[in-house]
Amino acid sequence: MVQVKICGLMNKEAIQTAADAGTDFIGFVFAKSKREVTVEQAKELASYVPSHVKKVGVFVNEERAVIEEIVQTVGLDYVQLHGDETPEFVNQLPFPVIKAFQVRSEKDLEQLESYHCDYYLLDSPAGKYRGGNGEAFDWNLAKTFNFLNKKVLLAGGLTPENVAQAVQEVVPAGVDVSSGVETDGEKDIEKIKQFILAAKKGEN
Ligand SMILES: O=C(O)c1ccccc1N[C@@H]1O[C@H](COP(=O)(O)O)[C@@H](O)[C@H]1O
Repeated sequence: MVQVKICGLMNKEAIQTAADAGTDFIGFVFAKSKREVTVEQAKELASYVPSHVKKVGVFVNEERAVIEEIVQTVGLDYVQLHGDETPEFVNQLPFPVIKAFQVRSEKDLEQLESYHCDYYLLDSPAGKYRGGNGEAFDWNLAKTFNFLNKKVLLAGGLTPENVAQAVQEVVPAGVDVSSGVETDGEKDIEKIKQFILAAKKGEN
């Protein structure tokens, strides 16, 4: 079954809703974003995450020492790197990694070969911030690329309405959402439930 990551969670209710609805990953953003949390906030939020749900920290071009400190302090299971991190940087990290790639053309997908990570996250090109902009990219690029044995997380502009189609067309290992489960800039409990249900069932 497709895995689901709900990103940019900032309160207990949204975390518990996502966990109860069956999310596999919960993301905390430690980068410039309207969803950015402090290490102290993330530490408290992490205490509401059940042990079977993986905690992911999202970073953009952060120093290794800072990432390591936050992984330890918050108890993160994965780091999601959403910036210009090089293969040399990523391949030497001592914990599970989700590397994000901005997809404009087939050429952008060729660089995946140089990275050794647990998940390869395909996202739309950056808008105001390096992620979480609610914009989709052309899924045909992901459909036609040969990912071999790579585990792909599809992201960018996913919503409760389009996630089932995305799962059917791209057949990713998982899907990741931030903006698409919000209303007026805040996480929406009903949208979180609908998104997880639609992704897991593969229908709207
Ligand atoms: O969610 C954020 O605010 C964020 C900020 C900086 C980098 C990544 C971020 N989130 C990731 O962005 C993509 C797409 O999000 P959206 O659904 O299109 O809003 C997703 O992988 C989030 O994990």
